[in-house]
Amino acid sequence: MTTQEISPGDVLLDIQSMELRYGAAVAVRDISLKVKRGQLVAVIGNNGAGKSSMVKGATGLVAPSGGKVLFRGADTTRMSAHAKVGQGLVMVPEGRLIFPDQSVEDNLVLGAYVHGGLKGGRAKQTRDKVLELFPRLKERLGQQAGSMSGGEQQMLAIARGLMAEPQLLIIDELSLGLAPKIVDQLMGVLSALNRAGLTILLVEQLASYALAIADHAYVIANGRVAREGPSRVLARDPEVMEAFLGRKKPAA
Ligand SMILES: Nc1ncnc2c1ncn2[C@@H]1O[C@H](COP(=O)(O)OP(=O)(O)OP(=O)(O)O)[C@@H](O)[C@H]1O
Repeated sequence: MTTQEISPGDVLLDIQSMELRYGAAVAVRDISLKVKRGQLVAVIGNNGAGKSSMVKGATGLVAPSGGKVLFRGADTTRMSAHAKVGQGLVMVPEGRLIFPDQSVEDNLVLGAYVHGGLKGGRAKQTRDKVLELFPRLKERLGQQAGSMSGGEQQMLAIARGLMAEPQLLIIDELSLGLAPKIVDQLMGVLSALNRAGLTILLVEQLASYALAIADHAYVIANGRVAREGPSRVLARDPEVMEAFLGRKKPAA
């Protein structure tokens, strides 16, 4: 599913001093962040901290007003979102944005559009691998996507992202509107995908879930990086815990 042309440890995504504005409003003030091949990196932070805006700047949906976005070593700051998908930078957006009136199968085909849909044998192979990961979707290929549960729709959004054969999969707010049990299941899927070699950037408000599966994490506040480090360390940082995990002291 992922191509192996880059050696382990290479930096896939390198955001350098990003600034992003909506008119006069500054959403991202100064964010620098790296994701190395093979990592699962979490970005946590409260509502309005600038996480989604950073992702939009990284994926080309909104042009940053300052700084650089390097992907696989090349400056992609001004590259379109579509071109970036072709390079392997794929996003599962906040709110999933699946096509509710289309079938599960059609939603998957749309994920492969960047490689010419399912016409090629390679895309069919990718589809089979993706459906192995999500047997629930395999059983529902003909079902209207909008009639599935929230958890199933999130599975479909991830599966559709995988159809584009990402080098890096960015997932914005996986947990949005989902019950804790479903969030747990989906986090398990992401962890398994990462162990199988997929590089993931997980942007998540539910910090404890994200820190539990990530190698490395960034805490965003007011459009800046407030903290950065190994997830294990951040999960025990009293300030991070108090601000995001609702606890006053590190767990014993
Ligand atoms: N299209 C927009 N136009 C103007 N301001 C925006 C726009 N989108 C976001 N903002 C503002 O930018 C700031 C950062 O928002 P952003 O959505 O990036 O934060 P976030 O950390 O992802 O929060 P959430 O988890 O609630 O989405 C907020 O103050 C928000 O109101």
